[in-house]
Amino acid sequence: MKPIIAPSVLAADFANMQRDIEMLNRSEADWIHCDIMDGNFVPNISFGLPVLAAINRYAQKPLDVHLMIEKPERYLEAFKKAGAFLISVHYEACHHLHRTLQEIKNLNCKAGVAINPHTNVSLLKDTINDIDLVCMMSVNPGFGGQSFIEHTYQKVKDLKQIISEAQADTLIEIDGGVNTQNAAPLIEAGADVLVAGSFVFTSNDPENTIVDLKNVMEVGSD
Ligand SMILES: O=C(CO)[C@H](O)[C@H](O)COP(=O)(O)O
Ligand SMILES: [Co+2]
Repeated sequence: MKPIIAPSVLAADFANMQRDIEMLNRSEADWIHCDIMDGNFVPNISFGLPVLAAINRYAQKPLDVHLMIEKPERYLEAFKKAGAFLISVHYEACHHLHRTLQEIKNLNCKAGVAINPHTNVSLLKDTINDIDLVCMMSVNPGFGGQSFIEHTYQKVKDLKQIISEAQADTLIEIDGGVNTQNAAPLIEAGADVLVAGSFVFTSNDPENTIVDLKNVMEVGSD
């Protein structure tokens, strides 16, 4: 499988969201990563359902929705209705993760589990066959533009081992501080999907930066 790039609109210009989504439609982006923050699970508030629905009106690519909210099970159906193709809930925010994953799948969405940097991948062993994607945080969630945590490489390798031992087809997504320096080694370590927010949107030519990222990701997958 070719590696997937999912630019995060957290770093887009919220006053020009239509323009930025149309740029992503033209670009080589595969998915559009949407960061939902509730000011409770994480110390920041981003945007919620009406904004996601507005993004969905223009987006021609699947919406990869990363819920950084407490008790995400309350809003799964609403996020599906607003356009989510994949919903990731945080391991740390779910009391009944297995049930929540089934609820996401029953909505015909792909089911993702996001894990904070402090969460050991071994905790996913008992649910790995029910998880379509693990969103591995390579920064502490809540803000864009932070530095990549180097320990992530080892976590990717450990998770890859768990996935292959379980003969699961779970994808590994890396979220936070991704750039053209770490993209190839992340793919080499076993990542399938890379999220990139500020690296794309603060560059002079975001569309071309997505091409640059895709090129180095393909080198990593050789
Ligand atoms: O989930 C997130 C933050 O909690 C974002 O997806 C992530 O930080 C991407 O932004 P950047 O590439 O700027 O680090
Ligand atoms: Co995210």
